[in-house]
Amino acid sequence: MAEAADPGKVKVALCQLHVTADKEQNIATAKAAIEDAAHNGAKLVVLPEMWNCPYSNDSFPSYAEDIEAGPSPSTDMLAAAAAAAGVTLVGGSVPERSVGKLYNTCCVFDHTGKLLAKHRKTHLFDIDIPGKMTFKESLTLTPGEGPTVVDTAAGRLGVGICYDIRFPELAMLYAKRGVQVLVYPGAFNTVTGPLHWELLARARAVDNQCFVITCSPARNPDASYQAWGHSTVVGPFAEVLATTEHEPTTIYADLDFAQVKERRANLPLTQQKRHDLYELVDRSSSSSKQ
Ligand SMILES: O=C([O-])CC(=O)C(=O)O
Repeated sequence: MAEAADPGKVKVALCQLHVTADKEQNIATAKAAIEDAAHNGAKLVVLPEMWNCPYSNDSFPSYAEDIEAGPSPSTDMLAAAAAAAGVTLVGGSVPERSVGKLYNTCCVFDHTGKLLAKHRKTHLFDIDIPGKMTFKESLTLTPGEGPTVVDTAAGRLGVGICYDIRFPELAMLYAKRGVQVLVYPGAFNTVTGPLHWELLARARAVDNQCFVITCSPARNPDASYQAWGHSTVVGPFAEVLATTEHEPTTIYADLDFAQVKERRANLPLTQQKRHDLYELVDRSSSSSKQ
């Protein structure tokens, strides 16, 4: 893959949305947040995981949309909002129905509203911490089949969804393909979030010397799943550039892409790897548009 273009400086907005059981209201909330972010000068806008429905296996099937065949009110709104606002939009994720299966899917749009890529959550969130947090996405969802690298006006993005951030190999594979920004719409929870959320974002940043963006829904006290919130932007030296607590808000950061080059030059880890001792094997085909 050719080297990624340098987009200079890009203002990013992370919309930590209040998600309810009312899909229409969620769509209206997201639309308003995108407009607001663009109004405040953002050129890259990121939404959270499962922003159009409650995070629960009971909800995924009934809120799911067929993104390709339609009707898809959620992603149609995203395309229109990206075009109206003139922004690159990483549209968080929504439950996607496709050929009888359900996926947790993130759509990326350009500033004209064109769908550039679709990432389906590759590692499903199946965990069991007895008495604290048990969730099994695989009861309803199917994992995606590949990584997603997408060239946008706001840099080369590598997309993961939430639990995907726990797998360093995926991020390494993205870095190997020249990704400048790892973007993870996510919804950690009040059990795993406090210790792991920022740690994982900073770890992926320090390993791969790139920006890492994690965007969560706000915590809704009425929801069965209590999202951690704390949407965060991390720079290529693992520094936190912007973060927040768990209330609905939009946070902003200026991504200076020269920093990615600079940090990779300061610490030339890629050239210093001991390929005689170990190797990352990429078994996926090139960037996927599933
Ligand atoms: O929701 C997810 O996919 C991931 C999550 O909360 C965790 O890993 O703790």
